[in-house]
Amino acid sequence: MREVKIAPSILSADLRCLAREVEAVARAGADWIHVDVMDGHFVPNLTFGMPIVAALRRITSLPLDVHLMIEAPERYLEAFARAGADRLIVHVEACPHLHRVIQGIRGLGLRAGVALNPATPLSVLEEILPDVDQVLIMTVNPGFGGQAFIERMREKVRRARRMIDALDRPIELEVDGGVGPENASDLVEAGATVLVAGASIFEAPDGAEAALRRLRQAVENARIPRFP
Ligand SMILES: O=C(CO)[C@H](O)[C@H](O)COP(=O)(O)O
Ligand SMILES: [Fe+2]
Repeated sequence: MREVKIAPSILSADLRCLAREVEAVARAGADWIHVDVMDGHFVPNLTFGMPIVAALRRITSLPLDVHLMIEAPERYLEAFARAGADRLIVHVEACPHLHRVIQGIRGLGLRAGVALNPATPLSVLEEILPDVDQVLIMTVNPGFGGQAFIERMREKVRRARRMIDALDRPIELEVDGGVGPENASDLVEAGATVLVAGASIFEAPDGAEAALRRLRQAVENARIPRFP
């Protein structure tokens, strides 16, 4: 049975009390913390950098899943590693020398992931899949939290799962954008092993802990094929 991880995205957390927000989701059973780094070039928004990753590192022992929505990410790999990132995800659209970047991340001792925008075909994975630890399928256009899930991405996740299963090594399949209790079971059944959720957790009217437990329940309700 595949193990499914829930990764709350701090993009939607109340930054006035980030430590408390992270503690709440950790208490409710979060597996990873997802950090959205945006540069105002690759995506039309600016968010966090290394200092926030370093601060998170001091307040949690959960793995930090750092999603780099930046141009030329190779400039910052070492700095994010030093700040305490565990997993670094780069966009294929931002990396003409993707293999070199992935090798760079793994050379730093971190897990390396590749992210694909909704309009980027899965065929770009063909030559890089054997070298990555993680594939992130964007299920909204990157740049902002709280957007609506693009329904067609469910089928893309299913196809990505088939590509991964054809290889002989464990690769996480992460979905990011518009994920909540209403679509989590379907996504897990389609083959996702990591669910990123920002607004559905941190903006839930009954609080982040209750929201995370709802999401976990939805994951548990999924009918995951036993093999593989
Ligand atoms: O990468 C992202 C946006 O580019 C975020 O991780 C994603 O949007 C999560 O937020 P939400 O669950 O609110 O959609
Ligand atoms: Fe993200």
